[in-house]
Amino acid sequence: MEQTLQAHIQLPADLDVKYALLPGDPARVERVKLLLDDPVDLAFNREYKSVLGTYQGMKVLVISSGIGGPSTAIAIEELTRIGIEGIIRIGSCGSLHPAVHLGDVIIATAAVRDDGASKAYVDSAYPAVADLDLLIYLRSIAETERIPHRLGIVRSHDSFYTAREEQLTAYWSGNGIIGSDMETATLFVVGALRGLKTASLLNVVVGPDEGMEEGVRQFVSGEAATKQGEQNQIKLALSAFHAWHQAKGGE
Ligand SMILES: O=P(O)(O)O[C@H]1O[C@H](CO)[C@@H](O)[C@H]1O
Ligand SMILES: O=c1cc[nH]c(=O)[nH]1
Repeated sequence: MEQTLQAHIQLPADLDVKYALLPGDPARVERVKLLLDDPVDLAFNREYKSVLGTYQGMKVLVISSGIGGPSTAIAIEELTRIGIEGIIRIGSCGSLHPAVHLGDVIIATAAVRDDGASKAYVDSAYPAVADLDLLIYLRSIAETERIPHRLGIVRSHDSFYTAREEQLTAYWSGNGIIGSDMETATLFVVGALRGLKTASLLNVVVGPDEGMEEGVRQFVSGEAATKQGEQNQIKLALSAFHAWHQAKGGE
């Protein structure tokens, strides 16, 4: 009998895969693909491009979320329905901290919920936090592999071009927030509500004293430090999933 596909991600429920990497950009899926064994293209519907492969014998799915909370929440819901148990976002972000530089990987411990999607699910008093087991694996691997990184709280936002962006960045930076992206808060909240383990690794593509627009433009054109940061975040995410997989006895 033909398998019913999830409405948006267009994937069936019999892939038998538990771990998903979630970049925002569909183009990043292609770059993850180069690091996997036996990659197979699955689907590309709207912003959701997916590839299935293996990493050190462990099956892993890569699927893009598109930009922002709503499309991310849809991806999380449909991934849960096909049996995914852990999601690590491999995103890009801006630095809000003077010592967090281009190409550093932020390991988000929690996120300020300035997104709209997570509020559609649950009261804002509910925290947006990463899974502790994944955080422990990620920190240990980043240290061992000497990947430039920093753990801390990020802010997820819904706007990019309002007149208040600089003011908002200064406010949150002044309150100890180290980076900003657009999906981490949604991932942490919706993932927790659905019983998933989630983490978010953010490659810094906008430096602490740089404008958002210019940083993102440089990243897209292949700036060297941010290219390396992307490789680092992908390898870190794959290694953390592998460590978790091994801890479960390879099941
Ligand atoms: O590079 P990705 O993963 O899309 O992440 C960041 O880039 C986009 C904005 O340029 C937003 O999605 C933001 O969170
Ligand atoms: O502040 C920033 C910079 C890059 N990307 C984002 O989503 N936010």
